[in-house]
Amino acid sequence: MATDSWALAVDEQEAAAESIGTLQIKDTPEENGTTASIASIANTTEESSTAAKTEPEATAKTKEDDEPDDKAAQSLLNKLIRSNLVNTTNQVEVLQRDPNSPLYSVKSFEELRLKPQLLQGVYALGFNRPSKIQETALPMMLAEPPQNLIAQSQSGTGKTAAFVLAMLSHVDPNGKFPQCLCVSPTYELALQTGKVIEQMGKHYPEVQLVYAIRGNKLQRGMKLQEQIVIGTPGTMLDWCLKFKFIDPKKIKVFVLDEADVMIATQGHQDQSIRIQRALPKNCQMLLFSATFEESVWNFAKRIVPDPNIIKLKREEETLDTIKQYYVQCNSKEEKFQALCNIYGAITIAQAMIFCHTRRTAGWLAGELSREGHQVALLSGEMQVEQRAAVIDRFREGKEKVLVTTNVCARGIDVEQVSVVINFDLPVDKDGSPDNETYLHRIGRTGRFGKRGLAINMVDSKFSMNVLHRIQEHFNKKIEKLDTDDLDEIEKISS
Ligand SMILES: Nc1ncnc2c1ncn2[C@@H]1O[C@H](COP(=O)(O)OP(=O)(O)OP(=O)(O)O)[C@@H](O)[C@H]1O
Repeated sequence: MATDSWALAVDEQEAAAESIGTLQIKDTPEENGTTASIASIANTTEESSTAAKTEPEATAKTKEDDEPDDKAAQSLLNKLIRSNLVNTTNQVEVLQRDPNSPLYSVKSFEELRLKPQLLQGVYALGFNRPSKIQETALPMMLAEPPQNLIAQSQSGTGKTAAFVLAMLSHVDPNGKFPQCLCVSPTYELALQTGKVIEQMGKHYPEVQLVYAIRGNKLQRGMKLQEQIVIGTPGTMLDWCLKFKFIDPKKIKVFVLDEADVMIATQGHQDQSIRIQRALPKNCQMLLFSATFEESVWNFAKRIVPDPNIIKLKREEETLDTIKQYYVQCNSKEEKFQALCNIYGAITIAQAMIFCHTRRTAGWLAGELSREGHQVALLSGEMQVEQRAAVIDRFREGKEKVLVTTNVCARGIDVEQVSVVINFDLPVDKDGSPDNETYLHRIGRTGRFGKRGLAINMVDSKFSMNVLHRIQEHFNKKIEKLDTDDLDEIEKISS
């Protein structure tokens, strides 16, 4: 299967998934086959496997970093490994379409006057109170007349749960036709969101859900009876305009999820805009994104007329509580030896080790396990579900060392890790220091401001230069560590 085009890969997967029929809200969502479907198609989210082999290590990022599928795979991985809300103490920023209308925010789900079946669904999911973004977004989304919304906050802050609740609230259960459309960038992400709809709507069986994904073939001429349709833009567009399974003029709520991932995929942007144009003027338009760069913003403005805008800043990471060291070596073998010396001198509960290429990561993981370490390896060859399983095991402490490339680990927070080792320093495509990745690898947010230890391995003039520039950028001294001196190593752990 082609891995260089996410769009092509999705088309192929969707075509292959003939077995998925109309999925409906059930009491036991696990039994409807969605999980199996995800597992069987996950290997298309891989990084390019050839790039890493040909480029010199620690000079430039490999092509795999730029693959458009990376964002979709990362997003799916985040969803698979997340069991909790990401809490943040930052305030939400709100820009209202009508600044004179009062701004409501709620501190409890009861205040929203949800249908009892939905409140039951919310509590069954274990939600006690709205998350930060939900406090402001939910009253806006549930207001009458409906208000349009563009919302941005990092992954895991409760966006999906918010729009799912809004869709379920706006549905008229007696109307047996599609009333809400939700567009997701990929097949797998659509299935994940579908699961949340199924769970939250568990006590509301009159409302039904159908997946607009290519493997789900419907008979020509049929009209859908399900009130909520979730799917990828291509199939959704066909179902609306080509096959007319859906009458777009009857849609009350249109949700565009993961806009930043969406625009990274060729064709999705245009398809989404074409769906949006077929909807009635008074349809509520909701758009969500984890990031908000210029391109996302331009897209958002085309999809959502007269929007209210909610933004929640990411919790800032800092290096203030981190002790940073570097070790000077001449080769990767020497770096490995230095690592062994560190392990011999101090007790490291759990460590994450970052390598530049998956080849180095594989080699290092092998060497470390030969030394008797319990090592987990996160590698680009793995399916997304396998990666999620590796991270879960590491989080549970089943392995003590996680060796990974940056592509695999981007965006993943393992809070209990106190030692981070940059076996290779992070650099961007041009070989310049990647300060943002450095900060994200070793930094801590204020709330989890535990002390940490970062050890950087330097093996050439080039990497020494990268180290100096990182040091200058953060204006924080990175101390030299002599790994042949046991006493000195012991000191760093105190
Ligand atoms: N009010 C809440 N209380 C407790 N847990 C919640 C609440 N809202 C959502 N969650 C849980 O927090 C996790 C993240 O929520 P959700 O998936 O809605 O976030 P998100 O911002 O959409 O993330 P992503 O962009 O990755 O989809 C999920 O496990 C979800 O069940």
